[in-house]
Amino acid sequence: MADHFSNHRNNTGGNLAFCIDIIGQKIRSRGATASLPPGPRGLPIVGYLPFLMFNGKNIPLHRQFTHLAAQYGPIFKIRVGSQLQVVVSSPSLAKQVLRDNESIFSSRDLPLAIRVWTYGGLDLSSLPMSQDWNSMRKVVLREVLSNPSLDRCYELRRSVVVKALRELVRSGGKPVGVLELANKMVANATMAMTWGGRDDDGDVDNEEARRLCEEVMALMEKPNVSDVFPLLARFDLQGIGRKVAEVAGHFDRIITSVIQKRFDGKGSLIMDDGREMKDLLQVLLENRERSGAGSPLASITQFKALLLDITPGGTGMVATVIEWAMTELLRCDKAMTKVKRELDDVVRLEGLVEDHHLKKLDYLDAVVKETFRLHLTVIQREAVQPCTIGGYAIPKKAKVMINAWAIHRDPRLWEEPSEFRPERFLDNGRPLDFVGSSSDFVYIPFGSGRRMCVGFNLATRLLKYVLASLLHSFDWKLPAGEGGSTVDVSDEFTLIIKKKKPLTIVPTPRLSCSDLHA
Ligand code: HEM
Repeated sequence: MADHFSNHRNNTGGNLAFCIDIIGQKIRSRGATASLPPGPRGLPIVGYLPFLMFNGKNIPLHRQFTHLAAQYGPIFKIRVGSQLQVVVSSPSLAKQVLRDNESIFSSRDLPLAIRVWTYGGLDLSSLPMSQDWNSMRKVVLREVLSNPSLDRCYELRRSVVVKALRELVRSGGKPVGVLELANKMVANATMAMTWGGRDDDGDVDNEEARRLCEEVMALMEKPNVSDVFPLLARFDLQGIGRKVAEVAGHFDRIITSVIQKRFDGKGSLIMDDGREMKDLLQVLLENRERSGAGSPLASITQFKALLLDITPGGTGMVATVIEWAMTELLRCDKAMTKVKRELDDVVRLEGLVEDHHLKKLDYLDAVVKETFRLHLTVIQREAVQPCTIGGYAIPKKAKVMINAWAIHRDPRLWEEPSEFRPERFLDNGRPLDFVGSSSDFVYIPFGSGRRMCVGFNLATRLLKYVLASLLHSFDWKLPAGEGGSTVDVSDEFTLIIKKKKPLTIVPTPRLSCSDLHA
């Protein structure tokens, strides 16, 4: 079976299109002054906004961008309110943005809701590239979210996941909303790892913290007029900034009290079976203490902003991908059978999935990668100075969007791109990892370069652990009357690409081990 990579290289039509694209870029770059990329005309003041919002067919943004790219080419511009947006949809242009000019596209446009939530844009994702950003990123990558650190807090996430599995057993085969379940498992596991809190006996009211995170995510997903007309931001016409500030105030009280308890020596490390487990907060605090006053984390507000990158961070994204993976597996019997057979071989029916099994689950890994390929989103950067991309001028402050969704479904790059075929990640002489540059920017689920996602390690480990646990512990069926091919796959664009209609399925326990029936 041809893999996507050799397909990418052998596809003559695709290569021809790329050559034409590159020759075009070269010719344009010889011109004296580069012009702005082509693009549809909009209306005065509002630009192209009404066409994006009220197109009569409710087409989500990533799909509209893909249609526009078919018309105007792999780089086009649109004006949305007072903002110039440039959308790129080819690996070579993604490389120019994410790698060749990474110091120019090193910033992100900050929507009002995110600015308010992150103490004015102090978290890693919002900060411009700077010495402080660099030091914090290193701490997060090398210490907080490194593999050894995630190993040390395994028991914390395990206890949450096992508890949720037991609750599902007790629920006696009632239909379950997968996104809701995954959100709860992922958010509780992330909070447990971050500050050791547990639903029942922890230092923190995790239920309340989770509710607040969901509330703020819902506010962030709302289109906000302040973001397309920054001059209007101070009036906060829809009241989104005010509502986020309220939720942020409650959440701030929770994390301030967690941190204060640690400073006071209370609520410290979790001891279990005589073993010491370090949660991620403890790792951060130890680093802060070691680095002293010179550390960017010396400021308590900065410290709290960094915590927000982890909890809630990308937890919503992880849960959404779990829902997509379940959806695809229910639509594809062959893949479902294969993934379950692998789980039976590696984990065996006597026990639950454990962290150490994950490395041996190659097919599950391919299922996750294929789900990322099909259902991921748009990567957003901002130009901090003018530059040229693909031979076109990109002005300072232009918002550049890389339509990863379109690249991941480009028929010139992927064989039968709309098909869910995890095998494409296995039949490959050179398996793709999650780092965009190693795939020539054909596959970029976590972005690339110095601003690539710092949470990819946590995200992939947690995602695989929760998904494998759900698949191994239960058989999942659609409610009576629904067949696999009828599962709805329509999507919508919010901050991420979500399933439009939530997936509801019925679990039947398949393991008899005591862990599940305790
Ligand atoms: C399925 C899960 C996830 C996906 C698909 C994802 C994807 C991404 C993408 C595409 C970017 C932008 C990269 C770029 O601009 O090149 C990003 C940035 C980021 N992600 Fe994730 N992410 C996920 C989970 C997480 C988690 C769990 C965390 C936290 C623990 C996290 C923390 C961050 C941070 C802090 C940044 C900004 C990094 C910087 O600018 O230096 N993400 N993520």
